Amino acid sequence: MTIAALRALHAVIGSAIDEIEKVYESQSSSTGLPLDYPSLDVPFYSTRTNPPEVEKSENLRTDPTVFSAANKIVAACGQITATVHRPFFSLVECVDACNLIGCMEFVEATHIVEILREAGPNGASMEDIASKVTELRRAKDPKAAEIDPSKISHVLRLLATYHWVKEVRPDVFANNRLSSFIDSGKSTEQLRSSPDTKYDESDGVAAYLAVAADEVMKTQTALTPWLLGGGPATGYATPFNLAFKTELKYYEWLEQPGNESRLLRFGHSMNGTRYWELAENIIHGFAWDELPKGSVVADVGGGIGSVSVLLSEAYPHLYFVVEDRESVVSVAHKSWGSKHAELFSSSRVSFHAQSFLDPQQPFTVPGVGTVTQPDVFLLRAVLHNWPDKESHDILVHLRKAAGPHTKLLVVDNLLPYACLDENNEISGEDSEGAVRSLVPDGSPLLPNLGRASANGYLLDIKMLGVLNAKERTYREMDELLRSAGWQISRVKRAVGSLWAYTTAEPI
Ligand SMILES: C[S@@+](CC[C@H](N)C(=O)[O-])C[C@H]1O[C@@H](n2cnc3c(N)ncnc32)[C@H](O)[C@@H]1O
Repeated sequence: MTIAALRALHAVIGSAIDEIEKVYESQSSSTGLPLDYPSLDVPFYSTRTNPPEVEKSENLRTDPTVFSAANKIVAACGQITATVHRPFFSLVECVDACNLIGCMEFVEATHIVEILREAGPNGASMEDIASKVTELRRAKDPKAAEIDPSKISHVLRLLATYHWVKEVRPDVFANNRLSSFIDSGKSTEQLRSSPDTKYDESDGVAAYLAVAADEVMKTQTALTPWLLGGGPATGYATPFNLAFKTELKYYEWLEQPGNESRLLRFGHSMNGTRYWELAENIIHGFAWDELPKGSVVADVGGGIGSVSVLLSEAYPHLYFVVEDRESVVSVAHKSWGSKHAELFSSSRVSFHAQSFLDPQQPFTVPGVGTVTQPDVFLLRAVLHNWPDKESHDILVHLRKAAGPHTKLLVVDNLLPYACLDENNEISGEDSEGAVRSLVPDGSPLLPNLGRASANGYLLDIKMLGVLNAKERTYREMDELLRSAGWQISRVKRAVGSLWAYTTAEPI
């Protein structure tokens, strides 16, 4: 009954739009601001000061009701498209996506978004874009070749077809909402005078695009040969190693001479990944307020402490010790400048060099003393970087250092199956771990919300390609934790994404 299914999907879209409209209407009347859902045609530059109604309309997109409704629309449209689009056209869109990636890479590398921002809503002609691109490129390399304006136009037209930019008149292009998202915020004057600092102080989205179009795309050309060759049996630990013919781990390779700009770019791209998940979700992802005053949280692989700083501001009764590699913790405090000085001077956030691949060593927190058994081990976006064996080793080290009351909080995606999971054993009291489905019974949507959840599954295969690692299903996470002496007691899922807060306790 395909027509009935199409109508059911269409109804999902209609009622999701109703839900979004209600939130915007009620917020309009309570704030007195004229709020509307942000338009695809209108750029939103986060680096600018925007009128209050624009900021509020933007922020409302992450309101849980709006976010969930938007996901239903994306899932339903993806499913309708898969149903009605000619299979060959769907195939072409999928397997010819490299053309799209190539065009996105070109637009980022030539700073066309920044050029179009300065051109304003009327846009810029292909000739004007081409001459500005040449001008910017020649500031760095006087011999840089000119680019044929009509080629630029063809590149932008494909992107306009995918709503990534707008063709306002034939061969004249302007930014829209999506292209403005990859704006670095730099003026073309800054890009001309200091071309290597494009990503500095940006939100990292442009850098994320560039890494994906370079290292990640090249890595995935080796995915199939690597898998067919038996994975590590090929003599290469990862598809990345096979593609780049190196034995170095990705992070080590980035540190090699010749890769300086890639290393810098990668660091910025990690900032961009905060759009995967709302970092603030972690504030409610665990019962932090139930921990006794003076409890110590070890933020394992915590980088420069972004999450610890966030949590310590929300929970002043806790101490956070950020553990990472020597090279990271030695610059961590400095990288905050004068920000959060009180947190560091009071030792509510401190740093400790510790490899998570080695046994955990006790550490000293001024005002608390020597800590051998922290109250919480926090592992955010760490296990998804490691294959099962190393993940097991990391968890065993933490288990050995755990006291009977120590809790482990793992923050990673938990991937649902793409079908109903009838075998959804619940391990904790209010576990949202192995969900039967992300959609209500009777919904025509794919149980994992299909296209709306694609992000998590794409990240999973990216982890496979670059690191032979993965995002895990609930069962995979459960099995991994048990193998290291931990038992899941609670899972809380983030609204609108597949990120989850998995609490475990020593078995
Ligand atoms: C994806 S980042 C996550 C950072 C942080 N937890 C967050 O959520 O923002 C992974 C972190 O693992 C750290 N790391 C990698 N190898 C490590 C090791 N052997 N010991 C400790 N930390 C390590 C990296 O330096 C990096 O900070």
